[in-house]
Amino acid sequence: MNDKQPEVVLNLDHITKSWPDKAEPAIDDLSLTIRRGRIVGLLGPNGAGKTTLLSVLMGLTPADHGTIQLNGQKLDRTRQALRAIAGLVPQHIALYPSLSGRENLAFFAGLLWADAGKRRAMMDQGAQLADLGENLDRPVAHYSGGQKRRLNLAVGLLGEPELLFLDEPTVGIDPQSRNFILERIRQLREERGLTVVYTTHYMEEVEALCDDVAIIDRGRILLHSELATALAEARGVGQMRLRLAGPASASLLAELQAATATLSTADSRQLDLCLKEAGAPLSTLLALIEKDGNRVEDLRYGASLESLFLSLTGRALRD
Ligand SMILES: Nc1ncnc2c1ncn2[C@@H]1O[C@H](COP(=O)(O)OP(=O)(O)OP(=O)(O)O)[C@@H](O)[C@H]1O
Repeated sequence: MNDKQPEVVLNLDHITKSWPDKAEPAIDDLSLTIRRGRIVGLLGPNGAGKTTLLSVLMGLTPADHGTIQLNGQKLDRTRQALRAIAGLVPQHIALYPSLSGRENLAFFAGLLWADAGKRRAMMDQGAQLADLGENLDRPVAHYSGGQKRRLNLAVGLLGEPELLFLDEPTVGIDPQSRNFILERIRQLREERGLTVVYTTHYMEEVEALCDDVAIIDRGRILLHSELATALAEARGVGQMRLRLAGPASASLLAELQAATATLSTADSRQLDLCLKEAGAPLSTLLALIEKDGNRVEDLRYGASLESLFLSLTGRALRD
């Protein structure tokens, strides 16, 4: 890692993206910073907008609004500067099934490196990382889900990225392969100082792997903090502190009071809520706040990451 480079690698500023024929935007005025050398878990249920966000970042689809800065420099719509230093491991396996693992590595390394020596070195590194043994020379069509995922990861690393985007890289694989992938990612960060954005809907992966967590739902970031902070705050079950952009109206306070067990206010903008046992989901509270023309600036929550997610979104992570 270059110490002279800014601490914030990526700065996403008010990104919005709608797909045609969809009533709601897939990404809704989303702002997020990614710090260098961190593994950031982007945690959200199916349809939350994780893949769309990575596609916008990599320039695979344009954003409707908003800007992205890489190392303090604004990116143009092609995202060329980002693509030059980033690797994407897509959610859907992007390999040629009729080619062997080795042939896939050779094909993708050939697209990236003109120098034959470098190409060979990167292929060897990829083969080592995927750890496929004799299967390396068998067609990918015969691989298990875990073997395909491992090769998919190795291909994503062939360009020696500084920044790695992983889109649900462990979906549908056995626990052993999952551990293998998590272990490799940890190792890459240790050895190369890689910055990783890891999308998942598995809470336990975030807890096991990530330094920071950003919870995404309906295209919005509901919480972004260091994992340790999120977990430490999770200890006082059912407690939530909201900081509003503007003073809460009397009618809003009454509605929030009705929706939660207790409500106290340090000042007209800071609200401490204790949820009822069954719990009004945070999405309900946010809707009340929005309806009142107000907005949440900051949110601290006390619960496990699992119940934290439930309360933030009103839904379970797993369908
Ligand atoms: N190419 C597309 N065309 C139209 N709508 C899309 C497209 N890609 C995603 N969407 C929609 O955008 C929303 C967000 O989807 P996205 O795939 O980004 O979420 P996700 O968090 O990655 O979910 P998953 O875990 O299921 O992949 C969904 O409503 C989805 O149907």
